[in-house]
Amino acid sequence: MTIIAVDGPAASGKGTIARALARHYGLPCLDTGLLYRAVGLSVLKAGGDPDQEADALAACDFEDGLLNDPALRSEAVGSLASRVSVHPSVRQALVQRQRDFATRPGGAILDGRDIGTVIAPDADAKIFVTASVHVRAQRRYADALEHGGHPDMDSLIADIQARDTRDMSRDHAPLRMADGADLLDTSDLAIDAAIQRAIALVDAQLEGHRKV
Ligand SMILES: Nc1ncnc2c1ncn2[C@@H]1O[C@H](COP(=O)(O)OP(=O)(O)OP(=O)(O)O)[C@@H](O)[C@H]1O
Ligand SMILES: Nc1ccn([C@@H]2O[C@H](COP(=O)(O)O)[C@@H](O)[C@H]2O)c(=O)n1
Repeated sequence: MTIIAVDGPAASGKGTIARALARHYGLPCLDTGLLYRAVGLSVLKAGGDPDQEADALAACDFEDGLLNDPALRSEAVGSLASRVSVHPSVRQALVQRQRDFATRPGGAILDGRDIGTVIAPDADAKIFVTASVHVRAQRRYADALEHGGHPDMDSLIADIQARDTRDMSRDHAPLRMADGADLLDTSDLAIDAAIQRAIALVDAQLEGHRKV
């Protein structure tokens, strides 16, 4: 069983890298941010307050079908996800589902904020993907344009900075590089180059594990 943990801030490219690693190693992949996004969107639909722990906890009981809702992908839902994810009971409610996925018999790849630190601290390989705030905002800008939106660069930068601050400063499972993780800064790397670098880092970590 091989578990690969991919963590990093918003729009760093961790999902792109996790999916590419999943194809390369033939493993299933879980985007754990979608779980928090589903909770955020459910609170909104129920007319609750994402900053109230009881409202957010009640929303953890969402229907699985919600995970396929394209509305989850918006920046607004990303911010809601970041707000509900500060509540310890919300994090606890989502832990088992992630650990069950991580410990599938054949192994798995998970991407998120706390995979290498909390969900799978004993993962066989850990990557922390990052990129500068400006580069990440440019990626969101390009995404929005491609989907017919009218993005504003200053708002995107402000949203990303607010999300980074909230994700890194919360008391429970804050975003940080896990012990044993390799840093992969994709600021100056095209997607293919970032993927090749990630594969090289994971191969080296898996090789190191085998020697132990
Ligand atoms: N190295 C790269 N160079 C250029 N664009 C990239 C790179 N990596 C990813 N992208 C693009 O940036 C956007 C965000 O990437 P991705 O969704 O993988 O990030 P993420 O960290 O998973 O985001 P989030 O978790 O906040 O949803 C996508 O449009 C993706 O194609
Ligand atoms: N393991 C995780 C994954 C996500 N979050 C929170 O959800 C927000 C949205 O995540 P995306 O990866 O889809 O951008 C994110 O900003 C985090 O607040 C988390 O706490 N733990």
